[in-house]
Amino acid sequence: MPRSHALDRYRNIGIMAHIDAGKTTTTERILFYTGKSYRMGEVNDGTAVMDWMEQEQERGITITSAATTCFWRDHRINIIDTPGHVDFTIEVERSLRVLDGAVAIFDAVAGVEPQTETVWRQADKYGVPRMAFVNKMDRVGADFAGCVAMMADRLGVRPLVLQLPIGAESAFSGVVDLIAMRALVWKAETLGAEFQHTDIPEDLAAAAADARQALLEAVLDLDEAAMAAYLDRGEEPAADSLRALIRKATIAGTVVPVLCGSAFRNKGIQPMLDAVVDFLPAPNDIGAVKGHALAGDRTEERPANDSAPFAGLAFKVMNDPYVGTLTFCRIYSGTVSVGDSLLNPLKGGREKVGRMLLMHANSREDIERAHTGDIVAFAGLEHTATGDTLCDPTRPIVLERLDVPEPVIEIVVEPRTEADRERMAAALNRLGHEDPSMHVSVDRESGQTVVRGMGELHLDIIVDRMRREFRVDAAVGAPKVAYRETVTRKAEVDHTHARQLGDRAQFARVMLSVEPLARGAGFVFENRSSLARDFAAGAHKGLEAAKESGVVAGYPVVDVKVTLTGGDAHDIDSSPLAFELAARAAFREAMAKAAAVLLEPLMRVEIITPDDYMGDVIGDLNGRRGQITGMDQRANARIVTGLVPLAAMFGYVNSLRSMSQGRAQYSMQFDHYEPVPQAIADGVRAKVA
Ligand SMILES: Nc1nc2c(ncn2[C@@H]2O[C@H](COP(=O)(O)OP(=O)(O)OP(=O)(O)O)[C@@H](O)[C@H]2O)c(=O)[nH]1
Repeated sequence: MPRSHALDRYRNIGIMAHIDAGKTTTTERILFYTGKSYRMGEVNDGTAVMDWMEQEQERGITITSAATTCFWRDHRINIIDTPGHVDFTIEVERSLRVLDGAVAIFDAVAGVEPQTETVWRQADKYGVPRMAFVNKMDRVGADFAGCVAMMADRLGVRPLVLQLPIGAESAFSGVVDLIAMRALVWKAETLGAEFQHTDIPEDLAAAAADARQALLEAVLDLDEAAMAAYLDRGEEPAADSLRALIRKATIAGTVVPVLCGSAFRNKGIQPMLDAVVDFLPAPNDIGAVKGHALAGDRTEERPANDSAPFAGLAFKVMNDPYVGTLTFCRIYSGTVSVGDSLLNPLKGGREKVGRMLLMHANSREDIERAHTGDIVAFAGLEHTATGDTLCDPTRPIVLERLDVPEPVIEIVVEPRTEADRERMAAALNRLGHEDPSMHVSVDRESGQTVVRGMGELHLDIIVDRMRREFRVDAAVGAPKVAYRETVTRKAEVDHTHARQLGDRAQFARVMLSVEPLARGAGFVFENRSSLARDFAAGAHKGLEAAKESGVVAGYPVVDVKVTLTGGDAHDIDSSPLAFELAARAAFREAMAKAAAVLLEPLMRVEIITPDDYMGDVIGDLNGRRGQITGMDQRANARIVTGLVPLAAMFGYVNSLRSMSQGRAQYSMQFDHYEPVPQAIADGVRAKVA
């Protein structure tokens, strides 16, 4: 089966936006105008077709990225939905990892909002070329020019204004296209309403001429030959050449084309799709994908073409009620057919491609073969988790993995019945496969299941899905800070476990040392003893269990190296179990000797406040053990940035609201773990005890 479109006619794009800027509505409209969505879904009545999961529809926020294929001007556009809420960093990261370009949606009234900046910085990290769509031009207070100025100011980008709005607020009726110098006016607001090309309205003629001039200057600035032709002969580049120049600069990341419209009123979507085709990159514009060989640190590359060995990245695993496990994969090189066997190099296993699906917004199509640039869903893969590479078994490559953020908040979940307990274990196992930023552990002492995640909303969604999709009835505790424990100095212990159990004796002696490692190093074990292999393995098992709950307040132990330095065994009374028990006890003893401390997550907080409340905001942050790291002025607002312990940030949204009469806003992201001051640590310990 040949490919339907040449690779340069592919666009793999994401739509990114601050919550409520209109991402879902815009995506819906795109799917309608590209002809794949037969019935228009409205976010407001909860029938949006991109929102697959019930609770997404209820909350009206898009949580999971879904990849959808549609067609425009004989191009194949794959849309990877990208959530805008910081609690779903991992979702944003995994989308950014596999898309080639993005449309950023802004609310014309709110402009650049804090989370837009966060997502913008993440996109910078992945070098994703972007264009902007200033949405909600029909709203009272819509301010296109203000929004463009904010983009330059806050995001530090060079916005390239390609359209001017015609009319504002309820009179918004269309746009002036500054490349073709004509107007596009929508005669109706109904769905599917067509636009007409008209002359530029007289009252906009002067503004359009100025904006066109600014556009020309900005673009010509980027190309010497075109600039020379313009200066020497007064030749303005033809529309097509202008588009080609803009495309080059957009892909290079030097400019961000800006368009406007109102998704809700069905205005501006078709030209935006044109811009996706005209300005955002095709997979072959991005170049070869990089990875490394399975052994050693040799780098490997795969060019973006069908004849290269197959390489793809699984960027989302989800459970579908009809098809079972669906693994979304971006194909970077080569082709894959049903019946092929792929290698998951890190897991070491083979995966058989039994069924391959192409996802449209509300239908799926079984396909036999997929090509470079495609985004497909494999059905029924067994071992592959989010972030894994799949490749040609004869040409292994490991593509760069996603950054998985640290979970900083936790809840205890208690199943109500034995049957719930079983369902819950299955549910958490499956959800864990889908979402690498969720962690589950069982507290050894209390036997309680603890779920850790990125934020309150993240945990809410997990619990919600557990209840709905897996029918688990469970009591859920209040969210708490996910503390950690570590040691502050080296310590050595020599511990003997000797016990009489009935007529059997147990004996094991272990000698071990613990020492601190750098922040983020995790837990490292080394065996330097000459103990028999299964005894050392028993000790290792004991340590792995013991590290799950430290001696300060029972939190997981991190950034510690444990070395098994020696030990003793009896011919008859020793067993792996005896060594397991001995190592557990030895570890606890060593932790205490090594001056164990509690670590807490510090959050990077950014507050945008009118001048008047600046003093209160700073005073309040100080009261929350916050450390101010920066103060800035943007337009007429003040920006305060700081590091604040998560423990002091519960309920902040309400305090900030009352402090600023609802006018200040904030965003917050995990930064790093740091030791808790003694007095606070005593409080945490007292609560746990
Ligand atoms: N007036 C107006 N409202 C809009 C427009 N586009 C979207 N909305 C409304 O804004 C709200 C948020 O829109 P969504 O499309 O859900 O926004 P989103 O960015 O997908 O939001 P999340 O999924 O929560 O991240 C809804 O009530 C929409 O009806 C627009 O162009 N004009």
